[in-house]
Amino acid sequence: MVTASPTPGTGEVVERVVETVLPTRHGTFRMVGYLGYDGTEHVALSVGVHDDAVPDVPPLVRLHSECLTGDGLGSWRCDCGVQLDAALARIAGEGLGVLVYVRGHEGRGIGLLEKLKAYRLQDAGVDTVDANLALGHPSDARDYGQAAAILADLGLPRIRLMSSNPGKEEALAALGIQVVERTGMFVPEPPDSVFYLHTKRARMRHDAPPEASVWQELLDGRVPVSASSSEDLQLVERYGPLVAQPTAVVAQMAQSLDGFIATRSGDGAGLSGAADHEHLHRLRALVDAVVVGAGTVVADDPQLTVREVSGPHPTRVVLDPHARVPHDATVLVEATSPTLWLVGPDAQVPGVADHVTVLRLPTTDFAPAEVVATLRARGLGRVLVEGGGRTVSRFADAGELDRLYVTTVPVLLGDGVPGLRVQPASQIGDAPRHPSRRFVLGDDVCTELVMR
Ligand SMILES: Nc1nc2c(ncn2[C@@H]2O[C@H](COP(=O)(O)OP(=O)(O)OP(=O)(O)O)[C@@H](O)[C@H]2O)c(=O)[nH]1
Ligand SMILES: [Zn+2]
Repeated sequence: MVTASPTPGTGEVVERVVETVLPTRHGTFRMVGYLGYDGTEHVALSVGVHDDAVPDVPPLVRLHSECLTGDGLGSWRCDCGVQLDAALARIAGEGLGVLVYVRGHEGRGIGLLEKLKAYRLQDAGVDTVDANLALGHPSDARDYGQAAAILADLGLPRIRLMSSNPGKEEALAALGIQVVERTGMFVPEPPDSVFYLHTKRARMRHDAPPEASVWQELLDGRVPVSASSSEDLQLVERYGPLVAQPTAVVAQMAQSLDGFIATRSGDGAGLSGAADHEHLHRLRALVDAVVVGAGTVVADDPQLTVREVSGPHPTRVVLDPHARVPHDATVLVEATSPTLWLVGPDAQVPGVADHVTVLRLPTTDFAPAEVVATLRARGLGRVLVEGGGRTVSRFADAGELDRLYVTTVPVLLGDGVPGLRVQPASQIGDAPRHPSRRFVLGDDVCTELVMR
């Protein structure tokens, strides 16, 4: 049970002494200085917290325990400094919150020099809990009374706490502060802190970071070294090679067994099945830009966003030498993600929405290499060419594709909008044989060709 003793004679646990502002690299904070009944000095850095108004939503709060070595000296024995930075950045980003820098908490309340003695024991292999105990201290000697009194003084009886330590939440609740939500403070772990963080989780009830899902790791640009389920293994095998290529041009086409992407009337919706759809959305999520020809926008009015899986939307790129896509096309009016509208030198372009950038190319050829170079110059390294048949075929013929995924759907259309139509080979032996793999996607089969 945490207790707080009031200042003799005043009944106050802390006294508000001074108020100023603190400009930082994260933004400018209101800074209030407090004096505890025992002479301890604290500061509260806040954004969006005013004496005369109670915030509508409980603010983000970080009670940051003083750590000279981590916060001030850049120590890698603990994650305090990284957490301090992350908390200030998050508060500034939300525009509503407080970081109480709690003095007197150094070394989990045992003081700086005692913490250094604990470090010395840890150098010899003792863990952080046993080191405290060996020195005659509790594993955690912190008192939250003054921190709770500061929150009460700021008019914040209900808060969202940023902490991985359930003990902090319990201590605040016992002091009358209602924690409506607690979110772990997960930051990149400094290399020398691994054993310390492991001990906090194993022996001090600290939350462990959520295990990154295999898909999230791929989205973050890492190829997981292991996978625990067959679904995860499939994701690693399917998309790992692409993730390992930060600059790559890939294309995806779904076509009937006889090579069409739509019927004569242009009906192509629902050709391939749900698994192929999911595969397409995974590719979109993994690339920086998705490229389509103007014909595809005219025929299908696609959104080109990621909806079937989690992941960021790519930049949408429309190749439109004569600016013929309708001005109310989804990619031009819906600001879900940026759109690059590539047009020729003489194309008439109307005024566009903020999310649309018009890029004028010097000729109407739109050579694939020129398109790729234009995107690279804008930092769009991984590119998916998604349609239609002519656009994908031009990229293939130009030798600009690193990977080509062709999903064949077990249906015969007889005639219609052609899918892939590359330059003809006169002899079988002249047709390049690229390394290939196959994935079964429900009733459909996707063949991946490694083109270069
Ligand atoms: N006694 C002791 N204190 C330590 C050690 N390493 C860090 N500290 C102190 O621990 C305090 C921070 O506590 P942590 O356990 O890292 O985290 P927490 O504040 O409980 O939890 P979070 O809110 O998630 O950060 C700081 O005051 C540090 O000085 C150590 O090995 N021994
Ligand atoms: Zn620390």
